[in-house]
Amino acid sequence: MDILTQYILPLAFGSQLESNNTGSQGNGTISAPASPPVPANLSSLINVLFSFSALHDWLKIFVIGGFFETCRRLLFSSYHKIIGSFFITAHFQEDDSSYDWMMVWLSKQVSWSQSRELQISTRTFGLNSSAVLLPGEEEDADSLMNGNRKLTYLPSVSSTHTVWYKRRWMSVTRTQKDTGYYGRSEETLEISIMTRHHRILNELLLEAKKEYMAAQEHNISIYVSDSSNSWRHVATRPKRPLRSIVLDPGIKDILIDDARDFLESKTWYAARGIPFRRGYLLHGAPGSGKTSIIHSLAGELGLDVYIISLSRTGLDDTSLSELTSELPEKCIALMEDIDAAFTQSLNRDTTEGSSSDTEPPNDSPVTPGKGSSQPPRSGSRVSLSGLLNALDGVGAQEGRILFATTNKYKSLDPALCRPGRMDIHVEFKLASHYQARELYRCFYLPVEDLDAENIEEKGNSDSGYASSVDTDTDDAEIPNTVETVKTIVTTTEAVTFTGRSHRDRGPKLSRSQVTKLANQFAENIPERTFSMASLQGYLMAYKTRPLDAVKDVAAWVAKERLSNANPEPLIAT
Ligand SMILES: Nc1ncnc2c1ncn2[C@@H]1O[C@H](COP(=O)(O)OP(=O)(O)OP(=O)(O)O)[C@@H](O)[C@H]1O
Repeated sequence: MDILTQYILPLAFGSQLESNNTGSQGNGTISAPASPPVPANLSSLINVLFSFSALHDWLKIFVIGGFFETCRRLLFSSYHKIIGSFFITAHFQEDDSSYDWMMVWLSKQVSWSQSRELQISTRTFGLNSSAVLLPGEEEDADSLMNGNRKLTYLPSVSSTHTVWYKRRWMSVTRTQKDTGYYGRSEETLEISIMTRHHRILNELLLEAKKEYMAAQEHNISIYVSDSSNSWRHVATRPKRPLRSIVLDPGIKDILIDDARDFLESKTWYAARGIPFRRGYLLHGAPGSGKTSIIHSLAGELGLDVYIISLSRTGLDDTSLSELTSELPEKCIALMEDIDAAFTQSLNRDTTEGSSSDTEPPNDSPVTPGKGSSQPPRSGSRVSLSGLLNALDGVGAQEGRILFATTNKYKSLDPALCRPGRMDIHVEFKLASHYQARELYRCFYLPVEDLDAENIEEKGNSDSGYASSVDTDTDDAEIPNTVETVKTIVTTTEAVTFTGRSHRDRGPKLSRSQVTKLANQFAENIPERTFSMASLQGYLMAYKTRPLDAVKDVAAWVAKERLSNANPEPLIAT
């Protein structure tokens, strides 16, 4: 109070008091201007504040304040510790698969439908459909509502929700924070279960994982590396049946048997000290099924696909090696167009070496590792030695299967192709008669198989047109002449066209009719001239017209040959 009256009040009102005093002296009196009181008061205030007795008071305030603050903190931390000792808390990061498992599990909990605050989302968390549909949505099978993206309930962000799990209280908190990277935000999920045993948490995790895997049974997951060099789930694709890929006899067997054998041989490799890795190099003509067979094998082996794009901006040797070391233990790592990373131009049709590169090294479809002495030209931030190290350096992941594809087999460095890096080399050639025939049979299923396929399709989403390739030889007479084709065409033309889907609208053909037409189609396709992709493109134009597909194929072949012989000049823009 003394300080207030003596120093602070004069400091605040000093000038006013001073002027009042001056005014009260009356008119006509000349007085010398009063000396300003503020500096005097201020300096005395500072003196008092820093005098010994004041410091003593300050000290007391600090000690007492500090004591209470420490008590408060101790109280809170022990409260949190005591409460925390009854809970187990698990954190899930958005870029980790376990986050997807938990989110799908959470979306399946019916308690959300009763919640008063929730997020409505069309996110699928790597599954092709939402885990839980909004009530009523599933009944709308034929309506416009039945789009690919279904609505589902999720716990809302930045608020805590409670769920009961096995009679245990559980709190769920979703938070979103800015990564500071191109405005991207990242989510974390925190689950606290009221239990003192990890058993409950483990049960929850396994349940979520199992449910997710069951929903994933008919799909494969595709991952790519993002700009921050971590693996990110980008797509889920339905498994493609292996039988829908038509290759020359034996090739599929070699690939699938070898890959299966590898996956089961971990101890064999460990006992011999051989790195547990396998590499396959698929090379040959564009559109011959290299990518498709990898997709199909991934489904067959139940592995996810991790795409390593060597020409991705920002990828260098260090980040490539980091990426490969972060691959999961069992997966397919896919490097498409492996030659492109080491050529100056990404254009596959550069004249240099293009003709010889697509030529096979020898006639065998499966050949030992062999490369040219032509050194790779650097046009990428990934160097050849960086790639070699990433493939089998000390940091390279064990258990992975590497698939690399190229259209320029001969331009690859021998070091890249050597066994240990690329153990099996498979050549994919242009379509043979056999492949053309089987492709036709894939397209036009005999009436006996259509019913089976319709049933299968209801439970399983097939990626392609094909679901069955019957390789059994048919005893029916095989037509050889154009005249015979005409007969088939005219005899089956009377068949009625019914149904809604293109398969239903097509004429109903018996197995022997399909075989005859397939043979005739194949005979009109010159051996090793067209890619399977181009044959598929041709047949796509005749989805419901198998007879016309055979009738018109000779004309199509002639036209294609002509346009291949006289390619249209590129118009510079
Ligand atoms: N052997 C095949 N059997 C069935 N379909 C095939 C076959 N080859 C190619 N196709 C079809 O052609 C299309 C392209 O095939 P894919 O991408 O697998 O060829 P690719 O050899 O990987 O071509 P690229 O070298 O240009 O990448 C796909 O839609 C696929 O269905």
